[in-house]
Amino acid sequence: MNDDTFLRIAGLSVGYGATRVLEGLDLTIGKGEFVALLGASGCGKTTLLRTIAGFVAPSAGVVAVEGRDVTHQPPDRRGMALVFQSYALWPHMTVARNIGYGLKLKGLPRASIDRRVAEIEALLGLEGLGARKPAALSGGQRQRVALGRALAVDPQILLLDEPLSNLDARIRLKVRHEIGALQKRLGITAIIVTHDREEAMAMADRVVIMDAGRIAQQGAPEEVYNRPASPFVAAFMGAENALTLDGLVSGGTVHVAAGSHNATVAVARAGRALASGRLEARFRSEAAEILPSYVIADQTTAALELAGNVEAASYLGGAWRHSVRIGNEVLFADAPHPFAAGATVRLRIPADRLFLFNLPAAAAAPARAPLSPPADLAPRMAAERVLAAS
Ligand SMILES: Nc1ncnc2c1ncn2[C@@H]1O[C@H](COP(=O)(O)OP(=O)(O)OP(=O)(O)O)[C@@H](O)[C@H]1O
Repeated sequence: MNDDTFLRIAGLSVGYGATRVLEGLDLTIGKGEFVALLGASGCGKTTLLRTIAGFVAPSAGVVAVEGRDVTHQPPDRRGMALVFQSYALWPHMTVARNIGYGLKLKGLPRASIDRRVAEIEALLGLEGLGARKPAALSGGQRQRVALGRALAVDPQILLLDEPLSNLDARIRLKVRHEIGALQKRLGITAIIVTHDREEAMAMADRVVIMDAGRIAQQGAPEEVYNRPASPFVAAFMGAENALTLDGLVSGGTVHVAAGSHNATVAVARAGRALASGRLEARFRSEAAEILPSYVIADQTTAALELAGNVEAASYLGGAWRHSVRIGNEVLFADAPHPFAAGATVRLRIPADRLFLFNLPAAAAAPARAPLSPPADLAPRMAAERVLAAS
């Protein structure tokens, strides 16, 4: 355990009956850190949060807070508070009684509860609403009451399970900034579960991307966004366009070979573990530029160029998104002006905005004529193929 570990999850395995959801998961969280668990529906993020909170018992592994093993402690002994997606407010209780509910359970005297409730109402901008019932509040206000009830008990760790998903888009943006600011102001350790990548990146110090019960990658928002470690993470972080290319790795450069629809280009390897052979290239729609086929592009920056035809365009607000057929693939690219359906175009993707990955061995079997590398690189490439296959 390193020194600044506050919450430690080690070797955590959780299942429901025969369904295995988490298998040997490890995660450490520092004091005051805000971590987002991000992943597609069913990947196990709620299960992880509920196991941390003590509502689900793991079949193996440890949950520890400040070195104290809480794995077998009931939820109310863990120093944590959970805010539910549904808010789970008591409909028959006023705002003030909802906020003070956890304190009452703890047996605090009435005067202390009233004082704390008033503090929380002021903290969350709920002054004047204490006598109302939840039904007489807006969605955003209800969400703040749920947050207030969690914070009232002064938890060491705040757990948030999709707390914004019942709010409409405009309120959602406002409340997510409020929660982010509040978390920083209070310095509380927090974990939020979300399937919304923008929400995760806007709120959290660290994003933990989950895939089928495993951690696919974790890091600062700009790290997982700009340096995805796998095709899955790249796609999840918005690089939905994928195509297969042949590449020759030479030192710090990946030489992408010319194909039936693309010209050759040199891409910086940028520390990625890549071997020569078939590559999956991924990029975001907004990374691509669309050029009419007759325009000569500025060649001062390296870019992958793909020849194709526009299939359709739709306005997203700010940009037009085009579907462009490149051979058998349809890729998406944005432009400030629409291109007509059928237009012959080139997509230009700057080399530094391409994410390259080696294809798994089975998928990497040559489907078309292999590359003809420069003579001096051929022996190295052959050696790498042997290594990759062994
Ligand atoms: N009580 C339960 N009994 C049986 N299976 C469950 C139970 N709760 C969750 N699961 C299953 O466990 C897996 C993980 O569910 P979990 O709710 O943790 O995923 P999630 O990533 O939070 O998904 P979502 O974003 O849809 O809430 C899913 O396949 C789900 O069907």
